[in-house]
Amino acid sequence: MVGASSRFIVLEGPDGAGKTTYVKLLAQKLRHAGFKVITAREPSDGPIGREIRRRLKTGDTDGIGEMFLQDREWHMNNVVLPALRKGYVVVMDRYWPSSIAYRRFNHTPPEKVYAQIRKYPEPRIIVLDAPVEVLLERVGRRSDGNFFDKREVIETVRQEYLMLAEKHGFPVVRTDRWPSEVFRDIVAHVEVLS
Ligand SMILES: Nc1ncnc2c1ncn2[C@@H]1O[C@H](COP(=O)(O)OP(=O)(O)O)[C@@H](O)[C@H]1O
Ligand SMILES: Cc1cn([C@H]2C[C@H](O)[C@@H](COP(=O)(O)OP(=O)(O)O)O2)c(=O)[nH]c1=O
Repeated sequence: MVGASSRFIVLEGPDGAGKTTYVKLLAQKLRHAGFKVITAREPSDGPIGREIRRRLKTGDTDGIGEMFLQDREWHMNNVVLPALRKGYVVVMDRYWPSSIAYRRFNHTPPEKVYAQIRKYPEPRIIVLDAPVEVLLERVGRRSDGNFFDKREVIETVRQEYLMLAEKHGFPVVRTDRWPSEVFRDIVAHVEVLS
């Protein structure tokens, strides 16, 4: 990797962990603190990311592993790196740990994932976590679920995230608590706010 960037912040975790919720709150807090901020997500809102989202809805996942990598390339070069260069803080929903945690289901070769991210700055990655029953209850409330929103996937992926956190030293924040407590703990891991 080309060095760490404290202005590049990633929230990770299984579906239903709270990434979307806390990406928004964190971006708000950073803006109030005077930073220029963009929020971003993977799969991205670019052409490949939109196609991935469409396929995740229909369950047509053949060849999707390569598409996650192509989308990451597009998104980093067209959205994330230009924003970091202009001095923005980037708060992102998912990054390479998603490729690894879901690898049994998305068919993305881990060696390709690691080879690709070496080119990019290393973000602050925070893993959000909750018990499987809580995650299932939360995704079950959604009308816009996807192909991976099922017990077998969520159980496996949650364990993968906990192993990744252990291996790489990512902080893990439990989200089956009051949102204000969860948010305080997330903020404590964001260097630019300390
Ligand atoms: N601390 C919390 N307590 C209770 N519900 C929460 C908490 N954090 C998030 N939620 C709820 O859980 C659901 C899933 O959160 P979301 O941010 O969409 O997760 P993700 O983006 O990780 O799939 C949402 O309905 C959200 O309002
Ligand atoms: C970024 C990425 C996501 N995924 C999976 C994880 C999620 O289940 C899915 C993306 O959907 P998700 O983040 O849940 O999007 P939304 O909340 O908008 O529905 O793609 C991978 O398998 N590999 C990856 O590299």
